[in-house]
Amino acid sequence: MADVRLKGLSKTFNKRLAVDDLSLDIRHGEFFVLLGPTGAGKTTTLRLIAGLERPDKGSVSIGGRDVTHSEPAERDCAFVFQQYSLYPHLTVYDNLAFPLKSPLRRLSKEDIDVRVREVAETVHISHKLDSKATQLSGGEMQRVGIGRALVRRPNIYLMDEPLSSLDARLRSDLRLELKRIQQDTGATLLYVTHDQIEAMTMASRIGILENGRLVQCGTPREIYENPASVYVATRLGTPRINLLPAGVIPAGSEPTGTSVIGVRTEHVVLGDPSSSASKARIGKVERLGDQTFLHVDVEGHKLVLLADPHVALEADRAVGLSLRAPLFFAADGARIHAGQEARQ
Ligand SMILES: Nc1ncnc2c1ncn2[C@@H]1O[C@H](COP(=O)(O)OP(=O)(O)OP(=O)(O)O)[C@@H](O)[C@H]1O
Repeated sequence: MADVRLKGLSKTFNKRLAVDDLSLDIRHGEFFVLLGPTGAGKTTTLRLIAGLERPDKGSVSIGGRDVTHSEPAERDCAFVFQQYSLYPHLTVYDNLAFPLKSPLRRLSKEDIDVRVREVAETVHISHKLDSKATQLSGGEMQRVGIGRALVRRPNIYLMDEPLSSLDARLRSDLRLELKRIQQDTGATLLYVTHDQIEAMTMASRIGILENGRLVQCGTPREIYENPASVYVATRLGTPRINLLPAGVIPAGSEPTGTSVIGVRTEHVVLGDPSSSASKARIGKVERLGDQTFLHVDVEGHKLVLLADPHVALEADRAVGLSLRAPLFFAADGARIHAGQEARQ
């Protein structure tokens, strides 16, 4: 396993910067998630690391070796794609064994057998080793796809939204499995997604991409609690952070230059209308089964908050609303910390 170092990496397609001066260190044994919306440059970053694209500027090092101009095979990265790319006519066993059969590897049949069975165990597919790939469910196919990457023990695993084509239940099962596999094997893993739950649940660290630029890097908790901008704050959290113009609800000591206040559920205290900072009205109570969203109208603005499903809240009720340590942002979207002023 190896660490990965990207320095000033840029890539342009048709005069559009897909990756813009990206520098990043991924540590040995880390589960690093690149999170960003569609077109942010996630796949291009992975392809630059794998050697499937050449950068216009910058460098890529893997395990301390500059591989910017090396061929993909010399970089020894295993790629797992969104769509499982199995050989349909082969059995699960042969699909797993395939990457080990290269003459360059010079592995004996016995060694291959041990390795295939070990990996099959890791991805919980041992019971299907003799089935043809076409006889598997989507989740099983993706597990074989992941197994096929694991079997090689490469320098680094690159995963491009490998769970996005699966249904919700399978996605959540495989999220846990991937995290377990990564922890058990100590693999260095770079995973790209636009799914904040995948990022929050699996990442050791998250990097947030905006138009090809890496705008913040940190643990899931750091990114959630301490976003550097409105853009980053809106990437994580369900329901999404509420953004209110400054002054709508008294927020205590607003730093000079505050233009927008970011309000998540944990920043709100609902109480008696007479003893709260603002008067509000409950709009819709949206029950989603495992979560209840509370829509609250305050001074002509709507907030969506997470509610305790056990508390009886009915629509159209008047409530009081106060803020507790919300997030402050300047007009350009940059975060302003309490006690600090906006950059001019
Ligand atoms: N081969 C290419 N030729 C031209 N433009 C490309 C090519 N590959 C990517 N792009 C452009 O580069 C930008 C970044 O694309 P990229 O696929 O890296 O984004 P992404 O974050 O992975 O998005 P998604 O989540 O939709 O896969 C986009 O504007 C895309 O259209």
